Amino acid sequence: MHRPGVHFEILSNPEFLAAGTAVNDLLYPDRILIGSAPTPSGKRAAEALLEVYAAWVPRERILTTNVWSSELAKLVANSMLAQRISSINSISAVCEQTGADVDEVARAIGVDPRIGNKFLMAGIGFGGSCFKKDVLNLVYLADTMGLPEVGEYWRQVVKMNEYARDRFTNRVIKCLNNTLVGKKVTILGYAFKKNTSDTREAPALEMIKTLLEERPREIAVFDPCCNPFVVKNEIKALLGPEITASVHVYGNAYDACKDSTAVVIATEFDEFRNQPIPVAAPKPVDQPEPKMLGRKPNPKADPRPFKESAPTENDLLALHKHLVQRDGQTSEDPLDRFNVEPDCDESCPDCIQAKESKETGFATGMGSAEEYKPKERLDWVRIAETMAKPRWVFDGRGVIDSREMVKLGVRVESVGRQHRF
Ligand SMILES: NC(=O)c1ccc[n+]([C@@H]2O[C@H](COP(=O)([O-])OP(=O)(O)OC[C@H]3O[C@@H](n4cnc5c(N)ncnc54)[C@H](O)[C@@H]3O)[C@@H](O)[C@H]2O)c1
Ligand SMILES: O=c1ccn([C@@H]2O[C@H](COP(=O)(O)OP(=O)(O)O[C@H]3O[C@H](CO)[C@@H](O)[C@H](O)[C@H]3O)[C@@H](O)[C@H]2O)c(=O)[nH]1
Repeated sequence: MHRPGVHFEILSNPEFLAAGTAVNDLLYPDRILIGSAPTPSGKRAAEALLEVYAAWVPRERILTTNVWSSELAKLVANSMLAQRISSINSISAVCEQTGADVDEVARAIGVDPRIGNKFLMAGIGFGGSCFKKDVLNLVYLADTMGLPEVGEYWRQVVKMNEYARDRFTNRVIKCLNNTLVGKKVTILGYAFKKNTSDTREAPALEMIKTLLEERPREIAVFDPCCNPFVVKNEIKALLGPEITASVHVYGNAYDACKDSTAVVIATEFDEFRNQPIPVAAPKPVDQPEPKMLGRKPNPKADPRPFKESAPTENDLLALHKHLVQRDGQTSEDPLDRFNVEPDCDESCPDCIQAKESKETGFATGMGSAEEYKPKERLDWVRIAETMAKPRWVFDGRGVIDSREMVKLGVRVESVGRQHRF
């Protein structure tokens, strides 16, 4: 629409949600960032957007900055997180040479509050649609603004990420006597992180590509969240139909691992862990319920009594979060805001998969329409029994207790670790 003379402002309002926790991150953000021009009308525009967020976000969590600060903060937040992962992954290589254990190193440095303990899990590197893109965006900015040393510093974060993944893939090949000919190798986990079906920039794809160059009998893939049809089509589209003829995507882990010489864990799904599910410690009897921290609800705490005489929407959401943990409380929409989704058409891959799952009895977890529900852990005894000798598990995500696996006659290779637990 042409509206000559209408004044408008451009705001920057980057989103910090992560895949798999999007709704929670939206409802309870750590911060909201609004960048505007430093002019009176720019500030008025920022204030108008701030009012929208103030409906559910405490004001002290809404930061206003200039536009460049806001845009750059998004790139820097992702780049710093990615850099931590690359840093700990570089250290995992040193650990393997020296006999240090990367988890022990991470724990020891993470207790220093200046460093913190998050994003220090060593493995085959970060995937996802954001980290690589945003680091390279920062590199581009630095390079084009005449700051090549800055660009090179951040470029190294991406290089180290690729090194971590390729180093581990080459280890698989080396351990299998430098040849995969005639062997079946299973990839457990195809999504870029657990509890999502998002496969963008997932390290698994590049690993599969490298493994295929060694002409294995079969590459088997299983992911508890991804639809096998979608994964198969994606691999075919990205790597080409001929080279991927030996790739098979399964709807259950046991078929995927049967007759495999090597199982490679590429995503940190809890389902792949070989330790019992931790039992929650019983609540001490005479201790009061912990109070909520700010307005970010702690689902363990009952938010009642509410501060105001009438509960706010945030109070209701917090109460809902608390109550859904109990049996019989299954409402997904405590504020009655969601619209019913229209039915899918017949070609919907998730509906086809759901129908097949019912027929075969094998559920692969969620289709995109269903909320993710944690499932049982894999029965590694059953898997080990059906693997081909020598049985190998390559733990690219630090989810396996190698001591337990050795009892099953399985050799374990992990990233920078002696024993995981
Ligand atoms: N995925 C994340 O974790 C994440 C985190 C923070 C911010 N974001 C931002 O949120 C937005 C969505 O992220 P996503 O991961 O869902 O991306 P996505 O690529 O999965 O989805 C984007 C959707 O927008 C549609 N689209 C693109 N251009 C369009 C246009 N001109 N008109 C109408 N539709 C259009 C695409 O078809 C697609 O369905 C992006 O701007 C992204 O940068 C995503
Ligand atoms: O210690 C760790 C933590 C994560 N990862 C990997 O890092 C990747 C990214 O994980 P995560 O950051 O949880 O997922 P994203 O959904 O990509 O979220 C990031 O990217 C979003 C899009 O920009 C931002 O909004 C989020 O704040 C930011 O965390 C995944 O492959 C993880 O397996 C590790 O290898 N080690």
